[in-house]
Amino acid sequence: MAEQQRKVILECISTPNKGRGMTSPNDISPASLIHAEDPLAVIIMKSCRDTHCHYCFSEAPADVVFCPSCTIPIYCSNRCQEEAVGQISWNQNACLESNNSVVDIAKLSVTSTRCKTQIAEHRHECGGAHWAAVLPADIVLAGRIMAQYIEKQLLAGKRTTISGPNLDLVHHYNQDSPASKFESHIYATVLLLCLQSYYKSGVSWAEDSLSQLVLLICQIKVNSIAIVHMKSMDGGKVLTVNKGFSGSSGAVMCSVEQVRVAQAIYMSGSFFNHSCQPNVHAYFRSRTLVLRSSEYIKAGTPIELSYGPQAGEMDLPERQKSLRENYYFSCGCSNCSVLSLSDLVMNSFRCPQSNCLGAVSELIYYRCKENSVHVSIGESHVCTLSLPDISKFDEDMVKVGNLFFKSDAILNIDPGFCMSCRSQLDLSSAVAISDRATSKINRLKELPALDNVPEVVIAEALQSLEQTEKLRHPYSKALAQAQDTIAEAFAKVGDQEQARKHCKASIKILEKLYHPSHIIIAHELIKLVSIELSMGDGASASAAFARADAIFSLYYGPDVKRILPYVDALRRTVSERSVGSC
Ligand SMILES: C[S@@+](CC[C@H](N)C(=O)[O-])C[C@H]1O[C@@H](n2cnc3c(N)ncnc32)[C@H](O)[C@@H]1O
Repeated sequence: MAEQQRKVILECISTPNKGRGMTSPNDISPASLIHAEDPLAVIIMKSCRDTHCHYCFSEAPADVVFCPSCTIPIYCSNRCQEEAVGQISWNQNACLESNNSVVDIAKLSVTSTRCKTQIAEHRHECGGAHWAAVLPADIVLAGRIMAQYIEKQLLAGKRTTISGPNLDLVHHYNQDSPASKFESHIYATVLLLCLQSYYKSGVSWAEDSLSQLVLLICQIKVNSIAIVHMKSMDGGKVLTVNKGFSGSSGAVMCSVEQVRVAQAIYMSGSFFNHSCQPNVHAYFRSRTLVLRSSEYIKAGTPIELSYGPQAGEMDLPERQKSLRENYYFSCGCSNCSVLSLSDLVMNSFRCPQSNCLGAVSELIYYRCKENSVHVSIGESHVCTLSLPDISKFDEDMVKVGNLFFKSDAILNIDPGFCMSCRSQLDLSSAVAISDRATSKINRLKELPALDNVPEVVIAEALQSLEQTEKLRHPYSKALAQAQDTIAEAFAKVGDQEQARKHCKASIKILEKLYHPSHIIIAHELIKLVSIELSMGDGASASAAFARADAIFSLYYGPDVKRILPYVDALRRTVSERSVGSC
C-alpha cells in the first residue's frame, strides 16, 4: 500500500562550504519520507554480475533469463529482461528509425516498442564487441547516460550533432591527480569509439564530445551512489525452518550483510550533501532511491545523508581520508567541526591509572586559545575542531578528555598521554599486544564449524578479551567488536548465558560510539533477540525486539517488511514465544 503522508517540500540552496545542498522550509517529523527517485542510469557492480539480476538487482534464481543477443547480462525474469533490452522481435534487419535518421541495429537482433518513450538501457552495449563486460562499471554507466541522451535526441527527431548530456552536476576534475586525469581521458576515448561503432553514421559527433565525456566521467566519480541491498545471514534459515533456538544445538544469530549491488546516478539525489552524522537514511527499493528522516529536522536545517563514512564507525582522520579519496572533498559537516566523544575514544587506549576514564590516543591534540583543537597524525595536520558545549553532553565526555573541557590553558596532548590526567602509556607495546589479542579473537570467525569449537580456543579468546579490556578504552571500537565476535561464538556453541552477556556488552559500547537509536544498535538488538529466544526468555526477547523494531521503523518506515523480511518473521516468533512464556 502506498505510504500516506504529507509531502515534504524540498529546496535546493547554496551553502557556505559545501556548494549546493538540500533543506526544507517546514519542520520534518522523524521517519518521514523525504524523497524517492528512480535513477537516470544504473549499472550492476562487477562483483554481482554472475549472482544478481542486472535489472532489479535481486539475487538471481537458478533459471536465469539471458540477454538474447549477447547472452552476457542475466535477468531474474522476462519482465526484467524486457525492461533492460527492449521487446524482442528477432528481426535481423531491424532498424531504429526516427524521422530521417536511421541507426543500424541489425547486429543487436532486437527491437524495442518501449523505446518510443523509454530507452532500453542495455541495447547499445550488445552486438559483438562486449565492451561493457570489460570496462569499469563507472565507464559503462557513462556510456548508458550518453546512449540515453543520444537516443532521446534521435527520437525527438533532432538531427543535432552529439556533444554531451551537460548534466548540472558538480565535478572535481581540477583536483584530480595527473594519473587519474590521464585515466579519465583514456577511458573517454575508448567509450567514444564504442559508441561511435554502435551508432555508426546515424550520429555525427561534435568536436568537444571527447571532453564532454571526460567531464561526465568526473561527474560520475563525485555523484554516483552505490545501491546497497540487505542480505540476511543465517536469520532467514532460522526463521523459515523455525529451528535453532533449542539452546543445546546453539542459536543461529540473525545478522545482516550489506551488499553493494549497483552504481547509479540520481539527478535530484545528487544535490544532497554528506554528513558523518546524517539526519536522513538512504535505502533502496530495487533501483529506487528512498530517503527517510531518521530524526526530527527543524525547518531550514541542512538535510544530509551519509556517503559512507559515519561517526562511530570510523574516527575523524579515517572519515576525512575516505571522503577525500572517494569524493575529493574535506568534510565540513557539523560532526567533523566539533570535538566528539566517539572520535576521542573510538581508537583509543585506556589510561594506565585504573580509576581514570581518560583516553590515550595515537593522535596529537593541540588546544589553542580560541577554544579550538588542532588534530594531527605525526607531522601532518588533519583538521581543526571547536570545543563542544559540554552542558549538552553526558559526564563521560568530560571524564574522557577532562583537560580539554576543564582547562582554559593552551595545551598539547601527545600520543601516549592520557587526555584527562596526562599519565603516560607505552603506546607501541599497547598497540602490539592489543593487535595480537584482536587477531586471536578473530580466529573464532575463521573456524569453519563453530559447533565444534574446542574449549581451548574459546578459553584463549576469553584471555585475549581480558587483555583487550585492560588496554583498550572501555568505549573503543576494538572492544565492541571483540565482545560481538565472542558473543557469536558462544551463541553457536550453545552457551547462551555467555552469549547474552557479551552481546549486551557490545551494545553498551556501540550506544556510546553512535547513539542509542542508531540503526547499528537495532541490528545488534536483533542478535540479542535470537540469543534470548534460544534461552527460552520470551519476555526479554520481546523487550529487545520492541526496541529494535522502533529503530527500524524510524529508518525504514513501512518499508521494513520489504527491506528486512526476516525482522517481520522474527516479530511473529517473538510474539508466539512471549505468549508462551506468560
Ligand atoms: C553529490 S554532490 C552534492 C551536491 C553539491 N554540493 C553540489 O553543489 O552539486 C557532492 C559534492 O558536494 C560537496 N560536499 C558534499 N558534502 C560535503 C561536506 N560534508 N563537506 C564539504 N563538501 C561537501 C563536495 O564538493 C562533494 O564532492
